[in-house]
Amino acid sequence: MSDPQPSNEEGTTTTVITATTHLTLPAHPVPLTYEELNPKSQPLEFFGPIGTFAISLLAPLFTYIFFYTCNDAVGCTPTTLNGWKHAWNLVGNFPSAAGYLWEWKAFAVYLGWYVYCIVCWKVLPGDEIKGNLLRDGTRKSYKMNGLYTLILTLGLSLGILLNPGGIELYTWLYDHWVPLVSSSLAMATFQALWVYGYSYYNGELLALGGNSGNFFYDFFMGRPLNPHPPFFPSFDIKTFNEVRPGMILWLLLNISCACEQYLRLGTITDSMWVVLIFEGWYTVDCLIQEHTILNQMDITTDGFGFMLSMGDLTWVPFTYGLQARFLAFHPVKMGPVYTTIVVAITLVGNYIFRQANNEKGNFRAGKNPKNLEYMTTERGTKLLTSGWWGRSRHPNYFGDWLMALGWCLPTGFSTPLTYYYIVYFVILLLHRQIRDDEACRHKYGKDWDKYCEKVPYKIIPYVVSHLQLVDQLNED
Ligand SMILES: NC(=O)C1=CN([C@@H]2O[C@H](COP(=O)(O)OP(=O)(O)OC[C@H]3O[C@@H](n4cnc5c(N)ncnc54)[C@H](OP(=O)(O)O)[C@@H]3O)[C@@H](O)[C@H]2O)C=CC1
Ligand SMILES: CC(C)=CCC[C@@H](C)[C@H]1CC=C2C3=C(CC[C@@]21C)[C@@]1(C)CC[C@H](O)C(C)(C)[C@@H]1CC3
Repeated sequence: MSDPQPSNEEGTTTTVITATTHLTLPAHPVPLTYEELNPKSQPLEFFGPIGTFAISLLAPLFTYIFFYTCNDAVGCTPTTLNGWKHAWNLVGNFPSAAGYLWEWKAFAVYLGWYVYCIVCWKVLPGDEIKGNLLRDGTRKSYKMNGLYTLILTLGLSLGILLNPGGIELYTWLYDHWVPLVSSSLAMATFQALWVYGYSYYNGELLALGGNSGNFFYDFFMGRPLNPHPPFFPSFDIKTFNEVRPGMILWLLLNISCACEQYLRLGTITDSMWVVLIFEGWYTVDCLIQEHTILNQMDITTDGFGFMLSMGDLTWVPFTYGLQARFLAFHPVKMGPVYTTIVVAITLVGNYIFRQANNEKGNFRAGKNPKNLEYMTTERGTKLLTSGWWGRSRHPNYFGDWLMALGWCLPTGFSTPLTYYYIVYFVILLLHRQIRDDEACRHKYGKDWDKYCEKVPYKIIPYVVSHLQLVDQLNED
């Protein structure tokens, strides 16, 4: 088969690009009332209000637990009772500013960082990209200049590091870990509360899954779909948070941890290099591909609430940074053989992740350079059935899992805590796969079942999932 997807709509200026259309509007749209456009939803995801309330408390709590049970004052002993007792004693009495629960200076620095990211968004050049067609028939426009923000930030960082005393200065982030966590959490909570409250007043489009009327549920899932600050409709809080202040901060925190290790050891270990380079590359890659987030469920479907504000601003930088922080005070020398194995796993993961995402990205942008096979659905959209998307229904998740493993392995085997990331990530993507499958079944109806028959493997190519086995046994 050839003839790929119809190409994207041309924009009105040379730099305007349009993301994939996910919604077909009727030829003669009937004006809908606000209530019809924003129907009430059932609070069913994440075990409803109780589940979302529990995650809202537990996720921030775990961010603190990861620090207090794993730091240079106690070691990394979350598996022993003594480790927990020691950790508990340190809450509020930590010997250095790294463990202070709150510090106004850290809050000011965090606020400065957030404002810096906004200024970069405003002043740096970037393509204007049209987002997907929304339920109300409009499209939002997004300025894509996250990569320039990253380049500028890394340039400034290099300037600091090359100056005398620069390395010591850069460890300020490592030395103020917990107050920075608290500051990001304050920002995330403020944003989630504010957008929730504001969505009742400004008549904006709501997320179909975040309008249940239950405060805890809607606060977590996100009531507004595309919130923006008053008077600044072009500043989309959700896409801005998704890849900038949190993702870039994660890379800066990793650099800070490497500086700390260098000051302690006089060198940077192979394990730290591997973590720094591969996790850093994930951020760079994500910002190179920034426009692709416009087609992801977080942007197209999910509202902006505590899940995303906390996930983007707190969870991503401070828990994804655990491996590098651990290596700063607990250096691991991997040696050439182990390094080769870890690098190989990560590179294979990265290859699958990128190939899969490129194949779909190109296809959705109207290109099919590999001439991959596809099926046409009644809805008009086409689905790839060969290449990576013919091997499993989420090959990109499989690649991401391999990379996640490659990020944890450099921390050695002295503590299970640094492997939290792979455990969390397996759960996150399994759950995401279920949500996406449901959304696709809803979107494509019988065509999705046909696709599932052609491509029965959910994430890992050629590996039948446990659930599929149960289904088969039941059928037998
Ligand atoms: N590091 C982290 O914390 C996280 C990383 N990720 C990564 O982000 C990336 C994006 O993930 P995510 O947004 O969940 O989803 P995907 O990129 O997997 O996109 C899913 C969508 O792709 C389309 N699609 C599905 N099958 C096909 C097919 N055969 N051919 C063409 N299109 C198809 C469907 O949308 P449609 O048909 O409408 O286009 C579907 O809804 C992944 O690589 C993931 O690993 C995700 C979450 C967290
Ligand atoms: C514990 C808890 C409540 C977690 C909330 C989940 C969030 C951490 C994740 C939900 C979706 C995410 C995405 C990314 C980071 C994690 C969260 C926010 C992402 C920005 C990572 C980088 C990728 O390239 C991505 C842009 C595709 C991705 C988007 C989804």
